[in-house]
Amino acid sequence: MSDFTKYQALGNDYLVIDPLRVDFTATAQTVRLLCDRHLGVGADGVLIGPTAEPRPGEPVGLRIFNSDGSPCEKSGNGLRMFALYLAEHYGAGPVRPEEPAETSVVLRTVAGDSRADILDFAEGRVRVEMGVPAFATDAPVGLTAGARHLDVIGLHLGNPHTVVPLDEVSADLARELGPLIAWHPAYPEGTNVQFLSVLDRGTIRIEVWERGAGYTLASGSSACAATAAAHRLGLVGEHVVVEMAGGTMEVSVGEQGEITMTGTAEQVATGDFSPAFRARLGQGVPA
Ligand SMILES: N[C@@H](CCC[C@H](N)C(=O)O)C(=O)O
Repeated sequence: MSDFTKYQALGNDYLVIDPLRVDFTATAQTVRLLCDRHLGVGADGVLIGPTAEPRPGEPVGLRIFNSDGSPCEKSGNGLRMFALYLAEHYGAGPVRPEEPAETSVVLRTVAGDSRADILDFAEGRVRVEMGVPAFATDAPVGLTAGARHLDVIGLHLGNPHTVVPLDEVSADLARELGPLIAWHPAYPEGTNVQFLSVLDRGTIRIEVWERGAGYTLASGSSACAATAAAHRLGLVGEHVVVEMAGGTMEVSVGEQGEITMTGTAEQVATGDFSPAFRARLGQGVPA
């Protein structure tokens, strides 16, 4: 059994560490070192799970960390990756990779339960029910970031998001304004930030600045938050393709406002920590 398994979803990458199979204590320090792209393995975050032996029909727990070592409540891409991890490593327990069309599992994070269905195991295509967003206000509110006065929409989808609708968006803009908004005094717990441009009623483009991870090529919960905000503003219909720097994802808004996302994820690598790195992680070297 490897120490870690690395996944990516549209360029948003996470390491899965399985506490049932690997002795690893997650702290802000160990997660930061693991995610460091120069000193560690490198990732936007870490998924620690399953937190208990998976049992058929029961939710499977996981803990999620950002690359800066902070814990986070939810990650849309992370949930898709973790559903694949369970299918690949626990097979016929909670999920059944031999019957991909029927493979499903309920994933439990501190944000609650999310049902994940593996629609196509070979393609890594997974659908996740992300819940109903809670909007902070009915209409956009003004926010000053640097020299810019912006109208933003705040919402919670298990984790916090702030959507900034604009005519055009770019990675440079996200890198410039993202950190100012993510840690703006208006958001004491920080926020993930989506710069949103509506291309037509079925397509949006977003650039993402993640709380705890910075600029990322894609974010599942961000895609859902931006779609929910655009839908609330009446700018898009119920089914939306979300374009991000790392690729596209589909997001749907249900009759009660419930958000469902569908997208791909893939395993990139498995690996073992060297004894020296394990010692630097402070985890001790296995005998
Ligand atoms: N990449 C994620 C979002 C991860 C959580 C976020 N950085 C937070 O602190 O809430 C996704 O795919 O949703």
